[in-house]
Amino acid sequence: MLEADDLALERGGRQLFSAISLRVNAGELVQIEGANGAGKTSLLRILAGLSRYGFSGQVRRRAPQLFLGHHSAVKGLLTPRENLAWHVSGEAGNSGAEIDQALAAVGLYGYEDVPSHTLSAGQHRRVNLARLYLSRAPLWLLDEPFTAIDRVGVTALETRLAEHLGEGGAVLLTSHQTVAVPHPLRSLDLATGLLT
Ligand SMILES: Nc1ncnc2c1ncn2[C@@H]1O[C@H](COP(=O)(O)OP(=O)(O)OP(=O)(O)O)[C@@H](O)[C@H]1O
Repeated sequence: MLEADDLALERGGRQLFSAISLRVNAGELVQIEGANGAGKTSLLRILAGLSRYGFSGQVRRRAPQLFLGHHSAVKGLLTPRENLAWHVSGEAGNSGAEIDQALAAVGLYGYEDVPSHTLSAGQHRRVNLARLYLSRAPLWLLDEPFTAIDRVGVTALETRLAEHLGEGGAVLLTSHQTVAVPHPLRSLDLATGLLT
């Protein structure tokens, strides 16, 4: 679903990474690993097509994608329901009932109509994660999806990832934590470029 060859990125006079090549196939999860500042977010944005300059190498995406950034794209003045309606209007076009089901799936039942700025950090993140229950894109690129999520939420997210992989989807994510899914899982070490 996604192929990248010989990617390299220099920022502020520093070589963040080089010689990064990878393939992500249907049913596979690839975790990008590296220290703080190693360039994981930068790489994910390049793979998503969100950074067009300043890097070398080639990226080919062969399927529609969903990109969820580390910095939440949830508007504080809008409610969770309104935020999701806005996001899906340009993508899957889900119904109001589907949006409410997605919010319930991430534990936000009862919070559908409050201004999002009144939510906790973890609840704020969950509004974003609700998009994983609405998107029809086969290729998911997720930047630190577990950040600020409690243990029950982590398990629910792993279950959702497993469902997606079981349906033939693919996931590429950055995370500092071990991800538990019963599917092929590979790690890309940014420091060495090794995919294991
Ligand atoms: N727009 C930018 N201009 C200049 N430097 C940048 C820019 N974006 C990122 N950087 C720098 O690139 C480096 C890598 O950042 P990046 O966010 O990709 O790292 P990361 O591996 O995701 O880190 P973390 O684990 O802390 O989230 C950092 O040193 C950062 O300051």
